[in-house]
Amino acid sequence: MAKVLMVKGSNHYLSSAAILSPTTHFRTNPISISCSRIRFRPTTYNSVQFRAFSSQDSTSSPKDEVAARIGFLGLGIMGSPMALNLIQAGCDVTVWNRTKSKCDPLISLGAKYKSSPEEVASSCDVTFAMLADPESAVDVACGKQGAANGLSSGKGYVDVSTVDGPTSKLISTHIKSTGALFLEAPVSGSKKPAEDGQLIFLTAGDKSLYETAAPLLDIMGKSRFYLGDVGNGAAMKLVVNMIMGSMMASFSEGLLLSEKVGLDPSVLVEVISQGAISAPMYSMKGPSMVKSLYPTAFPLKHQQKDLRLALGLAESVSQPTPIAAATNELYKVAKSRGLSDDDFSAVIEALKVKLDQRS
Ligand SMILES: NC(=O)C1=CN([C@@H]2O[C@H](COP(=O)(O)OP(=O)(O)OC[C@H]3O[C@@H](n4cnc5c(N)ncnc54)[C@H](OP(=O)(O)O)[C@@H]3O)[C@@H](O)[C@H]2O)C=CC1
Ligand SMILES: O=CC(=O)O
Repeated sequence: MAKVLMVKGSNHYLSSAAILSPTTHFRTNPISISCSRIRFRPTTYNSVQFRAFSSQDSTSSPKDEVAARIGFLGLGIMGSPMALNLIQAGCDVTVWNRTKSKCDPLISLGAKYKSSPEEVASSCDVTFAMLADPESAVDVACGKQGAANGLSSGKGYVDVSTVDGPTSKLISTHIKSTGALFLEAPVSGSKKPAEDGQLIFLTAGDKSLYETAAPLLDIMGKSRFYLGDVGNGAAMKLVVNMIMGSMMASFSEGLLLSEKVGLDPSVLVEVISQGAISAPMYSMKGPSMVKSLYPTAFPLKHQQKDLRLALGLAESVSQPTPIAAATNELYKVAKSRGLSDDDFSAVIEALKVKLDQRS
């Protein structure tokens, strides 16, 4: 079915024709439902104990309403602005982070604080988790004082971390054994899209939780895909980031080669921006890469983690991915040179021949 949609651009709304699959949803305005108006009310529909709706929803019955309580676990580069957007939209947000000091700015803006994932989950209707990697995602969801201990029927857990499918399925099984619902929802889009509420959610799992959480996803993002069974969201995210990591490595080679043959790499960035291989990533990162500056938006260690997980995914279905394999080695070299916490564009440093390596 072809539909003309209003798709949100980075600074303005673009009118765009799109083929709308039944599982793809674009946000139709910046905050289509104000969070202060989101309520959860008991319902027996599909064993979900609550559903989100706007006070403008004609079917709402105020006497049954209770304010939605949203938990947020993991306040790093991505989690902090995502939680901030929920707070600024008027949501009742409770936060937790391993390093407590990262909670303080959000607490000063009205967030509540609990001292463990378990306490957050037990005091909230829907809890989001944005954690570094598979190990931390499992620990926060399933470990001692993990969120699962505070979950029960009627609650939901939405993991927006980038992990692999088997990890997501493990977390899902654990969460669902409590009676709660589970949605994996990794995001495409980096620090700035997180700040601007422009993320793309790649979701899979309990459809009723997807529908319940949709108004919240729409506050943090510009579009959302529902991809079916748990594991599909993780797989989509890993494929996207596998491509992104290789693109960045190839771009790095081009910048250095252009310079070696006497061209101005800044001009290369400009030439690329006008042609068919143009990508926002090159225009955004190129100018700072030329100056050997790598302000962190997407940490290099996370890009290498995603390549490693994507290679595991490819291995599981015997799909050759030689370019991703070579790219992964390059990011490993960059990590070994102490660049883990720099932006992933610092992978270019792994291609620079150091003076002491010349014969
Ligand atoms: N940055 C980006 O551009 C994007 C990142 N992602 C993905 O989102 C996730 C988060 O990324 P980002 O915010 O950049 O990462 P950060 O490294 O900034 O934040 C990681 C978060 O995980 C927490 N954490 C790490 N280890 C543990 C642990 N063992 N137990 C409990 N908490 C832990 C950190 O806590 P503490 O503060 O205590 O260290 C922090 O809250 C990753 O999976 C990443 O791949 C997805 C899209 C874009
Ligand atoms: O995972 C990183 C991103 O930019 O997306």
